[in-house]
Amino acid sequence: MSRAFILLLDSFGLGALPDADKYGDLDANTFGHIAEWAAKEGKPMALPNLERLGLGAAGHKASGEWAPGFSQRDGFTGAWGIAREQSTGKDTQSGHWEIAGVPVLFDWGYFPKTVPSFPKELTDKLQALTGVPGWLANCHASGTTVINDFGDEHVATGKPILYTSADSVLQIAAHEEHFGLERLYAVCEAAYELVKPYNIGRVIARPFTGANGDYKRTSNRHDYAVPPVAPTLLDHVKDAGGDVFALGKISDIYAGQGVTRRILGPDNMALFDRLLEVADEAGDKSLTFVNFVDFDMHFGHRRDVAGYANALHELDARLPAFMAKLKDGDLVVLTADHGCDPTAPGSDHTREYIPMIFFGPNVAPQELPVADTFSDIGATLAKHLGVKPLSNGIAQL
Ligand SMILES: O=P(O)(O)O[C@H]1O[C@H](CO)[C@@H](O)[C@H]1O
Ligand SMILES: [Mn+2]
Ligand SMILES: [Mn+2]
Repeated sequence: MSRAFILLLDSFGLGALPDADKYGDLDANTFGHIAEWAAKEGKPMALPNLERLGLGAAGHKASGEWAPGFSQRDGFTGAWGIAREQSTGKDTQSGHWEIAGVPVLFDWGYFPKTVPSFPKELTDKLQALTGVPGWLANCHASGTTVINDFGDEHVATGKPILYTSADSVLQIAAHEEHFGLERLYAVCEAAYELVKPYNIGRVIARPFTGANGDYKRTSNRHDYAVPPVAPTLLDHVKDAGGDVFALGKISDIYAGQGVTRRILGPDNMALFDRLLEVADEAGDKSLTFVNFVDFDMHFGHRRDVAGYANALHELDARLPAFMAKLKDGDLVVLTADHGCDPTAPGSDHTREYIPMIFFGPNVAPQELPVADTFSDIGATLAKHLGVKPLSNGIAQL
């Protein structure tokens, strides 16, 4: 019996990649800077389970620095390493697809950092198709800020809030009750068709509630993503008859391609609960892929260092419960999809190394060579499961 698990901590980078200067991210180090901040606050990070697997050593390998609070230098229990991104972007889709064997070697389209950010032709067409009275914002923005800046005007006029970021995205925010959730989804579906010529990765519906300048996003976010451009690890597992359990955002990121079970949860800890359930249920040749999005969505983009540190502590504390459920023949990898250093300027992702830490009952502890592509992760799991090898990446174990 062989099973595979991917635990992906969304945005948990370990330090700037050699080409990070091209992205304005020369000094980025999500993990290291959080640990430095915690030490300065007088409450050093303690992630004993992740540290034992080799997290501190992987951070050192990526950045040349030992993160404060991480004193273990040997005797690690995981096969630990780091991986470089081959894709040209630093977005979620590129990171996830590359892990699964499909690096994004073409350039996504991006909307410029101007006001308006979106081409008039596009917004005019979308307005005509959907009948909305016009648009608000139409710029680069942080999603939690933009709904408070424009929420009152949106409620008064019925104009949706349109914004983007350094990622290849078009995001539409609208009030769940005043504008209507289904209506927002319909506008996003129309937008998804219209952005195709612009090579945009995702349209995201961002519903919110609240009143009088005080608005909060709801969990009814919905992503309309371009499907992977070639078969991924998920497809190979499904084609071989294995189950592919997609927890959290995973199904959306691969546009449902190769997924046999889509399991959602409102936050990291709820997703961890689901992971424990799936660990009991998953059978031979299965892939269980979970994306812990709070790191990115609630803390990285929001530049909330304390929140990020706390979320890491919460996850670390629950790892033993997951490890207790592992069986002979299980292979787990702990990884990320890009960085989002909460101490960096702005609110965007950062171009960083990702952790590539394998563990499981049969994994021999060792230091792995730096992977030239995130695809080494998927290639290792494909070999472990005995499914069709990926067209990119080499097996590290
Ligand atoms: O600021 P919010 O709306 O959270 O947006 C973030 O979430 C988007 C998709 O993950 C990213 O492109 C980034 O802009
Ligand atoms: Mn991400
Ligand atoms: Mn993000």
